[in-house]
Amino acid sequence: MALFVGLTGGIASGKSTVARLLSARNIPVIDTDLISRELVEPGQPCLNELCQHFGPEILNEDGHLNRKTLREKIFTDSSARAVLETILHPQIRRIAKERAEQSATQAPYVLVVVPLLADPKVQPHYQWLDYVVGVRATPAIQKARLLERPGIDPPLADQMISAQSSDRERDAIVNEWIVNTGDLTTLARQVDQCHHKLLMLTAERTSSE
Ligand SMILES: CC(C)(COP(=O)(O)OP(=O)(O)OC[C@H]1O[C@@H](n2cnc3c(N)ncnc32)[C@H](O)[C@@H]1O)[C@@H](O)C(=O)NCCC(=O)NCCS
Ligand SMILES: Nc1ncnc2c1ncn2[C@@H]1O[C@H](COP(=O)(O)OP(=O)(O)OP(=O)(O)O)[C@@H](O)[C@H]1O
Repeated sequence: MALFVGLTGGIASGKSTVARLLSARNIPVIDTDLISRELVEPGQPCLNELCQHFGPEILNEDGHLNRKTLREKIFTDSSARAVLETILHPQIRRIAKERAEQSATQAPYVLVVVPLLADPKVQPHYQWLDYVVGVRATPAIQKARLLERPGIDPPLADQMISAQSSDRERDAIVNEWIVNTGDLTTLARQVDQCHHKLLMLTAERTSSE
């Protein structure tokens, strides 16, 4: 049986980059942020529910979610964030588990990207993960990366970083850290080391079964 490996870390720490590097090594990647995007496609029940709570101003004229408008609402108001999470998170975790189980027959391990895993409301739902890898940068690097994205100014970037758990809080659930404060070559080297360790853990698990 494949291992289920969680990948977590702060906003713009480098989770998607790590996931891409592992995907290139044929590791199946289930990304809860991508699932959340599927759930808010036009016509999806979650998008209707979000509209009922936040009003039609969260939609563009073509009926797609206006991510910038919703982003500003949820990162400046923790009660709005709680409403969003109540609507999306049960569906996200159901689909993530289903897809992880489907992929488990085809690979030594399955990577499940869960940005908010260290949140005490989120963690209990992911007890099925066998191992957790964290990616971390520094808040200054995260902020610089966020400011490169359209529609994010310095106060919003600070609010996005502080809306999440800190790396100190993540320490309690992370088995192994990837420190993404260098260049992409340094990151790729660490990801390779981590990949080999995960292959060894899978082999140990298989031989004890
Ligand atoms: C509010 C939304 C529409 C803003 O869209 P945007 O394009 O700016 O963000 P994107 O989806 O690319 O997410 C980027 C990052 O934001 C952070 N983030 C997302 N949701 C949250 C949240 N509820 N609380 C804190 N941080 C969050 C995560 O670090 C995530 O990796 C979007 O973030 C969203 O749908 N969030 C809810 C889904 C969610 O909770 N994802 C995390 C699953 S563990
Ligand atoms: N070591 C690095 N050197 C230079 N740029 C990097 C490095 N790591 C990541 N980046 C860049 O920083 C940005 C954020 O990285 P990435 O999208 O992987 O983070 P993330 O944690 O998935 O973000 P989010 O929380 O928003 O989903 C991207 O533009 C990525 O190309």
